Amino acid sequence: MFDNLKPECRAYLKSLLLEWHAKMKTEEKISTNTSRVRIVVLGMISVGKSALTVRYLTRRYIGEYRSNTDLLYRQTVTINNSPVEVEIIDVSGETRDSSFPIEQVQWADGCIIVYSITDRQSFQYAVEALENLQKLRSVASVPVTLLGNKADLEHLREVNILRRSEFLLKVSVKPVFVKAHKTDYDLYREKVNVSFEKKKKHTLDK
Ligand SMILES: Nc1nc2c(ncn2[C@@H]2O[C@H](COP(=O)(O)OP(=O)(O)OP(=O)(O)O)[C@@H](O)[C@H]2O)c(=O)[nH]1
Repeated sequence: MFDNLKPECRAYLKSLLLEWHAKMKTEEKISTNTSRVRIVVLGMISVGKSALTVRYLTRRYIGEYRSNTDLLYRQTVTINNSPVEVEIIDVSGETRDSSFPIEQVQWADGCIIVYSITDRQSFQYAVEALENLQKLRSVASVPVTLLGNKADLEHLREVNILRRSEFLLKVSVKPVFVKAHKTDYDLYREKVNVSFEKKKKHTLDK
């Protein structure tokens, strides 16, 4: 069809076609792979995983969420002016002896580990979760946040930040403190956004 064109015109049209093709491929990658982000929330029973997640998704605080099964939340949110489907799996913490949720961690683009500052065991659980995560995937490769929830209950504090575990220092993970029952969802949102950006960059780099 381009046979009658001069060679320089043909070359120009070809370069336009190649450019268009590359652009389409990039857009296809963005639409199929990067408009979704998956977050796994880990932590012992009753530390406030559901309260924080529901607070982030609905801006509301809902007190009772006892559940002994994993909960999957799916919602479209706006990140950098674009709609992004956020999937959050809130892994049932049950007891300290629960096995580590390998599948859920491998599925996720970001990980939020929650403990309660009023429960020493929950902190230990969180550190162990981080250690297990490190064995499975490097903490540097998956965005991880450690949230010390129930910071409003300072008078009941059992976890002393000054005695932070050696392991946390080694992997440079510092707990940040939140109060799910106040309006603390900024850190949660920040983590979801960072996980999305990292996933997007990783997909485009491939
Ligand atoms: N004071 C206070 N209570 C909180 C806070 N966050 C959660 N709670 C309470 O802690 C309890 C447990 O909260 P959930 O959100 O159900 O905890 P969870 O980790 O999802 O628990 P499971 O789903 O059973 O593993 C509830 O009674 C919440 O109201 C907080 O920041 N401050």
